[in-house]
Amino acid sequence: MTTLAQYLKAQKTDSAVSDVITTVTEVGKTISQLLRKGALADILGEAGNQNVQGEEQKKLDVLANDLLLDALAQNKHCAGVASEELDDATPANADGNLLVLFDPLDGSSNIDINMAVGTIFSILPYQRQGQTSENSDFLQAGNAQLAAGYLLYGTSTMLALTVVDNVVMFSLDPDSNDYILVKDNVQIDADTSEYAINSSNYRYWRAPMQQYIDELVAGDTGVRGRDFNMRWVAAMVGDVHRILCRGGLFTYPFDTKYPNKAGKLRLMYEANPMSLLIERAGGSATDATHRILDIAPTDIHQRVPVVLGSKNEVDYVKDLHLKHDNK
Ligand SMILES: O=P(O)(O)OC[C@H]1O[C@](O)(COP(=O)(O)O)[C@@H](O)[C@@H]1O
Ligand SMILES: [Mg+2]
Ligand SMILES: [Mg+2]
Repeated sequence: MTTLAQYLKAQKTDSAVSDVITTVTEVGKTISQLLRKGALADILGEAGNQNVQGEEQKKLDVLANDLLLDALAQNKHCAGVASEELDDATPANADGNLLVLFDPLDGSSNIDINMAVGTIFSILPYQRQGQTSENSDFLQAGNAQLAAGYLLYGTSTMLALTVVDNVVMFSLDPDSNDYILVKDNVQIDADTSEYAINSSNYRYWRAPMQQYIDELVAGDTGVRGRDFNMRWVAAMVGDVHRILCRGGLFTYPFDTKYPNKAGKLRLMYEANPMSLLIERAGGSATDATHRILDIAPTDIHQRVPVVLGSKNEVDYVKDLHLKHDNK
């Protein structure tokens, strides 16, 4: 049996990175306990305010954000945090050498119905040690991430993590309250027959995405010559977890539903950490045509279309888009 602490030590993980991962995952234990209490704790329902992106905040969005913020502010290695729920990045300890980014509660619409939610995090290097961190310090491409992961609060609480070059999974043992390694070297098959998309947005998608989904729905009567299955957790963390477990394709594509948003998901808090996990597990992650980890961010709250998962399927979507765009 290997605990998270033993794993990080055995991997010779940089001590600062290891310390920050420990802080985030300890907060994850608290969030997990609150979720287990559910309606018996005062965590359900609306917080009564909106975040910087104009989204209604749930009580648990705010609570999870504050727990992470408070814990990381006390971590000497953390020079600053950026969160989906904060207008601007918050400076922490100027002498720290790491920046931490997170989606404190992913899948907010699942909170009140007792369905899976999660916490997604990303760790970047901090280049200006000794000075107060600012938003611009966080504007680094995803390929600069030193570590990334998520906590999935499902029927059990799990942690997926990448610190070196592979992806590992831990299960939170309710008896010992330790994260125990349950899957080493997670790998995603290149081919899949399962996809995840919110089809209610069909009319807002670009033509190549509509064509792609039409082909999957046609199944063995269409050009793909085989049937596909569809799943949608409504929490990216749940859909990505399924893909790490059994392959698949997940997309929240570009749509014109809200013309000022290029898709729904956030590059820094959702797309980048998930893309690092997916790539390190042998999958691919694109915005339909370009690798997500190569995108140079211009805004900490930037949104990006996401197509990720089994490599051959992600490439298939990319080809459809390139063919359409080069017509
Ligand atoms: O409600 P929709 O349109 O199906 O969107 C679901 C998607 O939105 C998200 O919930 C966005 O994340 P937040 O809950 O952190 O805002 C994703 O996790 C999920 O994939
Ligand atoms: Mg989210
Ligand atoms: Mg969120």
